[in-house]
Amino acid sequence: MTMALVEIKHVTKRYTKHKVALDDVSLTMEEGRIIGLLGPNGSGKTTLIKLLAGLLSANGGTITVDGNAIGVETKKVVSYLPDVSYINENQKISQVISYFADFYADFEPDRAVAMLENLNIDVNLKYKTLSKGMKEKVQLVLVMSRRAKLYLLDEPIAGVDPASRDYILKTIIQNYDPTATILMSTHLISDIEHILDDIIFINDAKVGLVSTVDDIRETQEKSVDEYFREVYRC
Ligand SMILES: Nc1ncnc2c1ncn2[C@@H]1O[C@H](COP(=O)(O)OP(=O)(O)OP(=O)(O)O)[C@@H](O)[C@H]1O
Repeated sequence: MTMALVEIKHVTKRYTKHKVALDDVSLTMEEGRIIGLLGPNGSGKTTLIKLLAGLLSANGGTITVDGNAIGVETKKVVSYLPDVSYINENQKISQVISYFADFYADFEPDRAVAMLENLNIDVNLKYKTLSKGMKEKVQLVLVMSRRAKLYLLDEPIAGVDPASRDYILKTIIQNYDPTATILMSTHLISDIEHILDDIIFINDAKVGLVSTVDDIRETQEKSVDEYFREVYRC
């Protein structure tokens, strides 16, 4: 039986008096799902991810991950890829790996090294000498090398060249624990939809649609990408 890993109930997030980024959002995410978080620019995707990562607090409502309110316990089981880099540029990749191993009890350095090898990235390179796309790959590998229950990936492959996107996604999927859940925000729906189980669509701070990818394909007789281009023009 699948279990709810994430429960979001009536969450509102305001940045200012007049700027509501999430408006009375309620969602449930189950274990073992790969979920696409879709929506136009400014709809609230990053805000939702940051609330789950514990970087922002909600103005109202409740969020639990694995039965705990967001805090120290949830941070132990959540692995977060932000939309901006946070890595010390002067370190070699191998040093960044050691840093992660010291910092996170659930980080598996061997898994990171194997994935990077698979992606033809030499761990002896200095991080600052990598191209933008290579840096994205390294960050994604690091985040996915934790044994987390929930992975939060904010635009994970936006800078990766189209030919490598599928390869990196497959590398990640093959290496992660299938009982964990991945929530990833993306505008690259057509590149990612084949690995997704579910989609959550946010529009103008509200949940517009929650569905399995199969349901969209069956009921609409279209790909998720075609459906969203048509209905929401994003
Ligand atoms: N620090 C902030 N202060 C004020 N408003 C903010 C702040 N961060 C985000 N917002 C606003 O909140 C809304 C939601 O932003 P958010 O970054 O969550 O959107 P998004 O769906 O991730 O967008 P994108 O697809 O462009 O990354 C936007 O209107 C944005 O301008």
